[in-house]
Amino acid sequence: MTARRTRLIVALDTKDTAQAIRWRDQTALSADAIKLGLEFTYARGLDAVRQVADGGTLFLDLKLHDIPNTVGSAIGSLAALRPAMLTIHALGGGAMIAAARAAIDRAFPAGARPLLLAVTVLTSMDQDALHGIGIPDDPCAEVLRLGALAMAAGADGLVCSPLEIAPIRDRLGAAPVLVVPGIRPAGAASGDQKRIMTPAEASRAGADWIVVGRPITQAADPGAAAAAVAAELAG
Ligand SMILES: O=c1ccn([C@@H]2O[C@H](COP(=O)(O)O)[C@@H](O)[C@H]2O)c(=O)[nH]1
Repeated sequence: MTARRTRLIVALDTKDTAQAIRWRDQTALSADAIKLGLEFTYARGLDAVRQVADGGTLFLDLKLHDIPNTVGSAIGSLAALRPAMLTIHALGGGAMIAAARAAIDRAFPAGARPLLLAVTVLTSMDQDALHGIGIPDDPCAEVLRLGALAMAAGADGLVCSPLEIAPIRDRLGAAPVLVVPGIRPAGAASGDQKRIMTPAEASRAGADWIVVGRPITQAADPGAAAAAVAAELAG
């Protein structure tokens, strides 16, 4: 059996195209992919996303969540960017996820289809936050419930916190591609993230990809910070 290698996605969360390109270049030797999300895309638009991605591996994290027809049509509008991964919210439900699956299969050529990733429970949410929106389960139970629903509706993988990796593998096996934010190297500030682990812990737990933003981009030397995370994953 070949060991799974955990790969690093660097989240380029900024409104500034030049800054995003600088971080992309500073971390290029260590990162396997870049992530562009709501902050950058709303500020700069899809042409700038294409410019920053520059043909590299792009995780386009727009977390689509709307009625099935709208989500399917929106995915069609993203096809020209050729992302490697796209996100939707699992809370949109089975019909929305199935519409996203169908749109990917329709709008992207075979061999160039992005992974459809369902965001389960945001890594910034703890049990109190879930209770606050009327969900009685603890985060892990809710991730498992939404994860099973999303995979049954056609998702390729899940976005979850590192704490849920092992329970997902137990329940859903090796098939879901697990993309894992909520990563904090030892000593790094957690900020708004609630369900966290270090890169090495997430890798040992079985993450396929980890997503790291501020611990790299806000470091004095983003290139060195990315190299340190990559070294943890390799070690
Ligand atoms: O549940 C989720 C889903 C997505 N994210 C995104 O990952 C990065 C994490 O950035 P840090 O600076 O390392 O906290 C960010 O772009 C989020 O939008 C997430 O954190 N949790």
